[in-house]
Amino acid sequence: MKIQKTVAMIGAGSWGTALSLVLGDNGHTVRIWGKDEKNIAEINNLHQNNKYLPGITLPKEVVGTTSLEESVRNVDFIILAIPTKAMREVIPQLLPYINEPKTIIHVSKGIEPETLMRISEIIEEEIPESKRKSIVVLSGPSHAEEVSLRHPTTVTVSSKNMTEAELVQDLFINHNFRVYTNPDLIGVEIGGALKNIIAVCAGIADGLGFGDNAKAALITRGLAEMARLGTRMGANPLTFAGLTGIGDLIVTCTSVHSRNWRAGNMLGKGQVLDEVLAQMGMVVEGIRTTKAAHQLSEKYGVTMPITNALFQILFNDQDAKAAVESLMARGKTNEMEDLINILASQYIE
Ligand SMILES: NC(=O)c1ccc[n+]([C@@H]2O[C@H](COP(=O)([O-])OP(=O)(O)OC[C@H]3O[C@@H](n4cnc5c(N)ncnc54)[C@H](O)[C@@H]3O)[C@@H](O)[C@H]2O)c1
Ligand SMILES: O=P(O)(O)OC[C@H](O)CO
Repeated sequence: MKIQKTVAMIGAGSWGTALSLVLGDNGHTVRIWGKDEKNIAEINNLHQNNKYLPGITLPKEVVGTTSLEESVRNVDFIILAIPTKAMREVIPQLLPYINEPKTIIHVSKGIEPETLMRISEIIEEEIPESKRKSIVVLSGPSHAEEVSLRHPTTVTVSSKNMTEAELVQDLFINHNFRVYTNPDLIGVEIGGALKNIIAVCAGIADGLGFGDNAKAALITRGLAEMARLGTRMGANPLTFAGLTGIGDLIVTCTSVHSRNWRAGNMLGKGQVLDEVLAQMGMVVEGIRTTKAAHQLSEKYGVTMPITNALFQILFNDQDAKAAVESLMARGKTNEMEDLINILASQYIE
């Protein structure tokens, strides 16, 4: 029997809603905040969020509000389930209502292109120490659409404070939603963010009509460049073999649920970026993260050919087919040497 908690879920999009369902199933009270009054009224009157998760009925424990003050009043945990881009806009609006140190959980997957910060670093900057106990990230292979159907799902939580991470593990874990812990905060956040880039590429490859060989190449060599950058930033290379590395790459590169894959697929079929983003209506984190990762690869002197190819397609109007041709025409590489170099890289903990 779980001890019942009260949780503020900041963000009533797909992921905030699906995670609210998990917490509601566990008997916790969730006050889910969103700006859209119609959307919130629907959650309260029909127990549904049809814009983001059509046909799903939410537990009665999930209550919607458009008031940030009401959402965070006397809660045990505050969860940020908004796009990376919205963090610096929403957090300052929350601050006046955080009256004592809280555990802040974030479930987003991105890197800020302007500062090259991970999300926990943005939160550290935006929330004064007096208002936070710890920052915990929840990440891993998990599409909202399947979580809300209560299909088996596994995720990982990480934090600088692993006692707090274990509390978050207890908060979420149930027989459909298995939560692991991993102390490698950098690796968990970097894996979750960078896999979005590779998923956009996988969508482009499918849009161009390529097959499973190309997908397998993108997943495997994409993982190598994620690990190459991640380890240079201080991550443990083993994290990339786990749920927030290869696990999340598999789910995002192979699923029609993926917003990143879908955006890439439209690009591969010839649509232009602005048109694709307008059509999506949901966050595609891989686009801004490509900008960030491209800069990080230069900052750390790490070779990231797939990320670079996507950067050229997205921001320098390179033709997608020509980008694939240049990737395939690169100089020869010894795969084993590359993998050994990743393992021997800058892991410092
Ligand atoms: N959808 C998933 O399956 C899933 C799974 C794991 C992680 N994530 C991550 O969770 C984060 C949120 O993704 P999502 O899929 O829920 O996105 P979404 O587009 O479905 O919903 C985003 C929500 O944030 C709100 N929002 C956006 N900008 C805002 C702003 N400036 N101020 C206030 N509210 C704002 C939107 O109104 C919407 O309610 C992303 O970082 C994503 O990578 C998503
Ligand atoms: O739908 P996507 O591409 O944003 O991916 C969602 C999750 O990150 C999958 O784990």
